[in-house]
Amino acid sequence: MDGDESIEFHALLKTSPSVLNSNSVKHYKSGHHFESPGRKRQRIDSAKESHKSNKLGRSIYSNHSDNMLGRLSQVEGNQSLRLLKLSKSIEQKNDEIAQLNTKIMTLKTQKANQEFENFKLDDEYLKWKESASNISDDIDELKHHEQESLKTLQDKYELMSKQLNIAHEEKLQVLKEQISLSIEKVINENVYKYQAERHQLSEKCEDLEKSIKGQEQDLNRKLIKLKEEHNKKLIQLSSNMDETVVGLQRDIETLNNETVSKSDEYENLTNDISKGLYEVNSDLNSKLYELKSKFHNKEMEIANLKNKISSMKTTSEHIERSFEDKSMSINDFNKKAEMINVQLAGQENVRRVLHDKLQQLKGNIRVFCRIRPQQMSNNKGPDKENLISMDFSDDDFNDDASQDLVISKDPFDENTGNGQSSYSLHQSKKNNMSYKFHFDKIFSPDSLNEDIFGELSQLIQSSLDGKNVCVFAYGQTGSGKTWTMSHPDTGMIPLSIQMIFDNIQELSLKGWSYSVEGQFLEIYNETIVDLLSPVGNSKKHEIKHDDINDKTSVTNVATINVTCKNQAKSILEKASKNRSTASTRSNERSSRSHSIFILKLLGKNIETGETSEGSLNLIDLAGSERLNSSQAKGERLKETQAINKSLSCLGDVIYSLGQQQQSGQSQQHIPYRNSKLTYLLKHSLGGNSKTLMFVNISPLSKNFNETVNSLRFATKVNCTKIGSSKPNSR
Ligand SMILES: Nc1ncnc2c1ncn2[C@@H]1O[C@H](COP(=O)(O)OP(=O)(O)OP(=O)(O)O)[C@@H](O)[C@H]1O
Repeated sequence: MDGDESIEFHALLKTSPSVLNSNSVKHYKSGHHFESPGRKRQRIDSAKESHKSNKLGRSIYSNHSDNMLGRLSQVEGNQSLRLLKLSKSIEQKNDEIAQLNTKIMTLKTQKANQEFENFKLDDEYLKWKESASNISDDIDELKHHEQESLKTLQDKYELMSKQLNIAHEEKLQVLKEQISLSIEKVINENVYKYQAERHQLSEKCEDLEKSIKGQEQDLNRKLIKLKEEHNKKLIQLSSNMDETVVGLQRDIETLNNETVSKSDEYENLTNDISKGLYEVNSDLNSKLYELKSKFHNKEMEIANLKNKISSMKTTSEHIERSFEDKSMSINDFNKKAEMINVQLAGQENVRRVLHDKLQQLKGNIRVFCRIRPQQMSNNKGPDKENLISMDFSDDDFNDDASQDLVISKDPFDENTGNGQSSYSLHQSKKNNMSYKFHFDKIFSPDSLNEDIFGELSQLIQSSLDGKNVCVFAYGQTGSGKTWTMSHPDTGMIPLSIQMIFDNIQELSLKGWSYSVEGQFLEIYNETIVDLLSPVGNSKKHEIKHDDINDKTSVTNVATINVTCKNQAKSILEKASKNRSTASTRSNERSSRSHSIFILKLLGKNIETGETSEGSLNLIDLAGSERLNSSQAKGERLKETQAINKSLSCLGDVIYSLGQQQQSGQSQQHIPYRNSKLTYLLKHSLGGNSKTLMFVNISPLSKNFNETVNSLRFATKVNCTKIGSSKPNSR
């Protein structure tokens, strides 16, 4: 910056911030003062004019004036050239930003697709795994069942065949014995009978032979007698003899016939015995046949079972093969999943870098203005108080994406004091005093906490990526700071915790695991109070800094391990209970102290071994209204001084950090030690940090001056830009 320009720039700074209309603020931010060519021309013309008029009266200085003019036109030429160069480089930067945005969109889409693919793969992998485990269970069960049934069948078969063999042998033996006994018996009986009959018959035959012999002898004697009687009766006798012989022959025949019939009887008896034997035999044979057919059936059953077992074996082999195929494809899936996890980890790093670049483009310090709605009293509708006229629109963005807020008020309104301010810019037609400010975003009274969190959420992501993030709520008492930060359901604290746990779950798919530690502190009268320790804990709390690792700790402070998103409510309740029991003026106490909710986010990636340490500090500042110290006494005076000091120190620290960044002198002194608040936040503000300040303002005319003061403070912060932040990762 040339000497002349520097003088002009400081002159501009000395004028009030309200004079810093959008153009002037932009000049301030970029660290250079650019004058439009038209305005420059005008200035040179007026210089020339004054030069001319002087020339008339003071011709003695004419040569000197010519030199001046020459130098002026040279400066003008240089300035135009530099302007041209700068506008070109701005265009280039804009193009680069547009390209980066397109890349970000493409990467986001790729990331979403990749995440969807991962989800599908995971799902498939789980299904395969489940079916594989079901199949292996089935196989085990079938094998077990097969072995059991085989064993049972074999046992049964062996037992049955043994039993059958034994029974068969026994029956056969018994039958054989019975048959042989009965055969022997029958034979013996018949033989005995036959022998007896034969004996009788032979006795009869002998008797008959004897009688025949006797008769023959008688006959012979008779014959002799007859012969002796001779021939007289020979013919008669011979005929008688013939008759007797015939009769005798008949008797012999009869005897022979009897012998034949007895023989027949014997034969019949033998036949009967053989018949009985045959029947017993056939009976035994049919039983044997029956047993054989049963045995055959059992053999068939065993063959069927063997078939079943072999088909089961084939099925189990088939299942084993398909199981092997499936485990191979599961291995493939696992390998793919591993590759995808590695890719995801890479993409996550790219996303982190791009997210950080985007946040840097948006500015590492952002200031949002939130206008509180007009309060309702007893549900009767809005208070009928005078309202500040506030003029802004959602789509009224400046070149740097900021929004302008113009507030105005009738200067004769008795509540506003004299309505004068160094920010005064416009004198409106209605004779109203107007003040113009610009912020990164302005939230209307209709905005919900959820809308506001939409903007904050990007910084929550940064804290998970390893950045230090500070979110302040600044404003006068009753302007809506606590509503914004600590509303039990929709405040920034509960919504941040919810988002952190949602994101932790998503990041776990990319190998990241996190532990979340919470602390809740209060700074009252420059003294630290632990809002999560039981009441009555009188231990002193000291702030300790580890400047090598950029870490801060506070002694004797309770640290809660936050494990789920529902914990926010209980933490807030505990803090608010401790806060109210710590003071009899509980409502006032919350307005007169700063509350600081600190979350430390420690992440580790099991796939890549990376670690990250980020912190999120959500700070509800004490009411910023200016109390006249001379009017306050005692405790109230002490409180007022402490608040004024710490808030102005906060502004100074942020301002000095901005100056340090602009000058590039890292050794520049930053007055962290001037207040407990800034000393506590030493490592959470500055280069390695992202800061968001909500300036909460009241819409009521009676608060006009406080509103202007708050907006001035916020403007001072907004004019500070802290440079690139590197994540706390190793
Ligand atoms: N956006 C909003 N919507 C509805 N009511 C709100 C909103 N903001 C603030 N209020 C109401 O306004 C009142 C003051 O708000 P709040 O307590 O948050 O202010 P504060 O700035 O935190 O005050 P203090 O400095 O005393 O803590 C409360 O009754 C709150 O319910």
